[in-house]
Amino acid sequence: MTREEALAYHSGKRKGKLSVVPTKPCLTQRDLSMAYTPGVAEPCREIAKNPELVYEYTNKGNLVGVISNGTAVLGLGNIGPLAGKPVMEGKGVLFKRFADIDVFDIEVASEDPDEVIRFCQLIEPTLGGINLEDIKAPECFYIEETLKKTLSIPVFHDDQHGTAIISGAAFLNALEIAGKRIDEVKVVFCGAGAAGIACAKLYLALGVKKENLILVDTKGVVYKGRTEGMNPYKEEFAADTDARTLADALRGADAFIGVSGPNLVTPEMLLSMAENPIVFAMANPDPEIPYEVAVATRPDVIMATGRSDYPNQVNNVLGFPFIFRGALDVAAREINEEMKMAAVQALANLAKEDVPDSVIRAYGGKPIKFGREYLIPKPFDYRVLLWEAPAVAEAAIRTGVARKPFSSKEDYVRELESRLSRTRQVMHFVFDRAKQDPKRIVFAEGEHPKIVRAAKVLVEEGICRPVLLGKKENVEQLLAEYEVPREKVEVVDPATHPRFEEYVKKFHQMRWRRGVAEDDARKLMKDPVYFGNMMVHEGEADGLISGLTMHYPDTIRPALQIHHTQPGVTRVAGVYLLLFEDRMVFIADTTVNQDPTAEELAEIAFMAARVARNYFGVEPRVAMLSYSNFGSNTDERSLKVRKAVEIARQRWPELAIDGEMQADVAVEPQVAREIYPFSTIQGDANVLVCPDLEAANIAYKLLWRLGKGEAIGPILTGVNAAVHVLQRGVEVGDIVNMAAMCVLKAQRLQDH
Ligand SMILES: NC(=O)C1=CN([C@@H]2O[C@H](COP(=O)(O)OP(=O)(O)OC[C@H]3O[C@@H](n4cnc5c(N)ncnc54)[C@H](OP(=O)(O)O)[C@@H]3O)[C@@H](O)[C@H]2O)C=CC1
Ligand SMILES: CC(=O)C(=O)O
Ligand SMILES: [Mg+2]
Repeated sequence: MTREEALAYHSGKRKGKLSVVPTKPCLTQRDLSMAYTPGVAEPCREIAKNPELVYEYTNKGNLVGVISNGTAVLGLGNIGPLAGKPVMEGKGVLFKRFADIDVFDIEVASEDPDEVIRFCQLIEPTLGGINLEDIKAPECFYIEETLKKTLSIPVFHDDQHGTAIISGAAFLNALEIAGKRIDEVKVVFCGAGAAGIACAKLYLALGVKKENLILVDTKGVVYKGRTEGMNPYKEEFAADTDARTLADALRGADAFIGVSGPNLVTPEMLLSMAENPIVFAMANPDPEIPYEVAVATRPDVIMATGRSDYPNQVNNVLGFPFIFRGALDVAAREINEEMKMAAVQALANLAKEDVPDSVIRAYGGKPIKFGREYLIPKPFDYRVLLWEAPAVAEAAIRTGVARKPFSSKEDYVRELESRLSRTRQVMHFVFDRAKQDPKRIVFAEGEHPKIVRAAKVLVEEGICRPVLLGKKENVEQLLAEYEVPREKVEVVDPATHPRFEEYVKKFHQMRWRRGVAEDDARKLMKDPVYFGNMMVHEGEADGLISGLTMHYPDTIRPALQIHHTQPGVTRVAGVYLLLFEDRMVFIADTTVNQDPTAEELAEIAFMAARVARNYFGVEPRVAMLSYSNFGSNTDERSLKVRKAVEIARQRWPELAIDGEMQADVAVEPQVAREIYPFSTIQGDANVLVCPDLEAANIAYKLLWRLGKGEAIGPILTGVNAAVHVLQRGVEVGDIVNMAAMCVLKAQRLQDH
């Protein structure tokens, strides 16, 4: 990134990084009278009667003020409120991006702590919380302490506690990697300001001994008896030591915690530290020692910086969005020590969990595993929200500061998930039903790490009992590597399976009139997809998942040869579910039938409707799409679709279906109401059946990419067994989703 690029990023047509977006429609006269006068008077009257209702009728509960006077902006020093504004806007971006919290960045033109306090007190009605930012020490301590005492919304000085929490979590993990005990290590803090003092306090609470802790500032070591540049906050940590300089303090030290300024640690100082030295050089944007210099000087260093372009970004971005999310969601009156400690533990523990593919991809695709280069979760790891916010909220409830405690942590995590992804919200419906009666699902590609990682999630969630096909030693090795609970997974090697020959014979008998000799059958049965399908056929497993490393047709073919299609249908088809902010639609057939006949199209409509109802609990309303509306064209292609509607109505009279119709008539109520009032579908279609594969494929891809939808699928329907096919190369999460759907089908084959 160059200076020019950074400046261009902040400028552009729309200046800066934030904007205000209305959350209610304001298009019509009626909208206007609701958004503004006279309608707006109603919530005003309600809040006047009951102030708590401000959380119901305004955005207060999700609005944080990022407030700064610009006296300690990053490591740039006192550059003033105006120059600090890009940082405050940046914090707003992160609040929104990571935790869906809205922010007003508020820069205050005063260095007088009492004025800043008074200002915050006066704007309390606007805000759900206050994030103090980049206010220098020692004034920041007085400001925060006073506001905490006088306001009834959470107040949190990010540079103090955010930094302390994140570095505390990374410190616990670094000690584990260094093999050192917290009550024995010598820790040097460089910087005795907002971040330094707060880190020192938290490290003591974590178990560092006060006598093993030394603070250094611009005047050198903060020692007992020093008078120059002191304040009561530093005094508390004044050390009984002969060390006077940073170099003195670092000699033999186990850890360096830098929250001061650029380039203060020399290679010589680093060389004088104990073995496996922990170096958190967190000054921004330039650390106390450059990353490259540190790792070149000490190969055994356990190194972190505050920046995103090196391993181990120890930065308060991992804290403030999630801590406020948890605090706001339970309407916490404050953010107390227990809540901070809960955040430390959540982050430290999460770093030891398997990292999802989406996170690995966001960070360049290299494997990420707990160790020297991965002490702490990555900011783009969506799980940080799901771990940290609930931990904080739970601690708020436990300590009695939550005004709106949740009744179930599980439900709260779900609510958070739906903020992150509509797919997760929808899939929970599927997961819940799968868990009620988990089935044995065989995975043809059991030697693939993604399958093993999916198996881990599946057993931990109780969705199914995975049966992994593959060479025993290969699968066992992966199971051990990913720490999958071994007793909950079966491993089957087709080559040594006692029923292998029996399967060969049975398959031979199924296919001998299709030219399959016994030897051919034996060869095919060595293919785990054929073998897995036979296991399902023979009741040794309830369902099958395959396709991660194969072409789609190669995985469907064995399933059809062994299980055929379901009674009443002659085809299989693929259905995609597309999720938008306020709507979901199923599109078919996106994967199998190139140019279906009217009969086939009717079957596709029926099967897609069944997917909607039986997997996702959506009452299907089917639109049969074309480029004409109800006979406006009479060519072969329009007629085919119209005939399909007639067939479907005859065969499945209970199905809400109409057509042929154009896509806008299917999804836009106004068009249908005005021109086609007779139609069963009044712009409320949720199952869209396209006339052929080309149309379906183009439609779903355009909707997905341009409509900013999320996609689940393709969901295979029509096979007379619980068999589901993965798209090549999909992620662990997609495998888990498909396996859950497979369980549902195995539970009630006839319904899916
Ligand atoms: N990675 C992260 O998440 C975060 C990083 N930081 C970084 O920490 C640094 C300090 O921020 P903050 O605590 O808010 O600021 P403050 O102004 O409150 O404190 C700065 C401290 O650093 C000391 N200091 C400055 N220069 C030197 C030096 N050359 N040698 C020794 N000590 C020095 C100051 O000493 P004195 O007391 O003598 O003036 C003071 O104690 C910044 O670089 C900031 O970017 C801060 C928050 C989060
Ligand atoms: C990260 C941050 O808040 C700082 O450097 O000040
Ligand atoms: Mg800051």
